[in-house]
Amino acid sequence: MFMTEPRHEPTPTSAPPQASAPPQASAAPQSPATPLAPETQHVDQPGVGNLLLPSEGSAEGTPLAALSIRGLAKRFGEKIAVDGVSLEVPAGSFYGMVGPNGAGKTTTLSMATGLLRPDFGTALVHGMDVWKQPLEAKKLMGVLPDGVRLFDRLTGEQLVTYSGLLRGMDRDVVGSRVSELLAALDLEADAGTLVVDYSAGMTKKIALASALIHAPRLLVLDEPFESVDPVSAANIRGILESYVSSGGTVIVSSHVMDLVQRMCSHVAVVAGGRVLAAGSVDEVRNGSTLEERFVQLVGGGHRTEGLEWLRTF
Ligand SMILES: Nc1ncnc2c1ncn2[C@@H]1O[C@H](COP(=O)(O)OP(=O)(O)OP(=O)(O)O)[C@@H](O)[C@H]1O
Repeated sequence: MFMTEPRHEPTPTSAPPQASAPPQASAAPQSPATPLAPETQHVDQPGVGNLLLPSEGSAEGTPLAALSIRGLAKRFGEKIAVDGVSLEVPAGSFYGMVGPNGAGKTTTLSMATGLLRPDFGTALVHGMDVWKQPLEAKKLMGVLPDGVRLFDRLTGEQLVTYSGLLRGMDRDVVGSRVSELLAALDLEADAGTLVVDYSAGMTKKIALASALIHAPRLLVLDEPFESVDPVSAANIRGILESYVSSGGTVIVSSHVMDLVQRMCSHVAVVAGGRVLAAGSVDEVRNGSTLEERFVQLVGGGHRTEGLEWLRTF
C-alpha cells in the first residue's frame, strides 16, 4: 500500500560490498571497508535453535522461523549500509531490532520485506522467498515501512479499505475490519480526513491499520511508536501483544530500549550494518538492562567535552 520504495535508491546492485565475493552469512562478517564491530556476541535460544547463525538451518530456512534472513547486504555508492545480516525470527516471537542511528535497521527490514532489492542474501517468510516468490511471501506479511509515502490523497478510511481490497478481500469483511481498526487506533473521528492532513502520529497509525487489515502471519514494523502519543502507543502494544499471543509474529525496530525490554521476547542489536548480538531479551541483556547492554555493545557513551559555547550563561 505504498507508492514508492523507501528513501533508498531503487536498486543499485552493480557494485557488491566486496570486490567479487558476497559477504559470508555469519554473526560478524568481515569487510575491509567497514570497521570491525566493537564486540560480537552470539546467543543460542533453547528450543528454537541457533538464532543467529544460518548454517544450521535448511536451505528453506529454519522450520520454526517466521522470517529467515541470510547474509543480506546492501551498499549505496561507497557506503555499506548492511554488511551480511543473518537472523532467524522464531514464529510466535515479538522480536525487537535495535541499533544506533544509521545502523542499517531500515535498510535490512526494507530488503527483508521486498521494498529494496538486496545486493546479496535472501529473506524467507515462513519459507517463501521474498524476492523469488514475492506474491506468496507478501500475502503472509503486513509491513509498516519508515519514510515511505502513502496514497495520502485518500481519507484514512479509504486508505485502509483500499489496502484490504487490493489484497483481494471481501468488501463486507474489509468494511467491518476497517471500522474496528479505526476504533482501536482512535482514528474514528478522523476517518474522513485526507491522510495528507494527518499528523505524523496519525499517519503512523493509519499505515499500521493498512498493514493489519489482512491479518498477516508476520508483521514487520519500522519504528511503529515514533510520534505516537502514549495512549495510542499503549493501544498499539495491546493489539500487538494479543496478535502475538494468538500465534502471530511481530518484528519492530525501535530506539526505546525500555519498551523493547518490556514488550519483546527476542532482540537483535545491530550496528554498522552487522548483528552484534541476537537471542532472547534476557539472554542478550545478560543481567543488565537492555540499555546498558546496548551501550556496552555499541560503544560510544556520553561525550561531554566540547560545546563550551553552549555553557556560557
Ligand atoms: N538511499 C540511500 N542512499 C545513500 N545512503 C543511504 C541510503 N539509505 C540509507 N543510507 C545509509 O545507510 C545507512 C543505514 O541507514 P538506515 O536507514 O538503514 O539506518 P537505521 O538503522 O534505520 O537508522 P535510524 O535509526 O536513524 O532510522 C546510513 O548510513 C544511511 O545514511
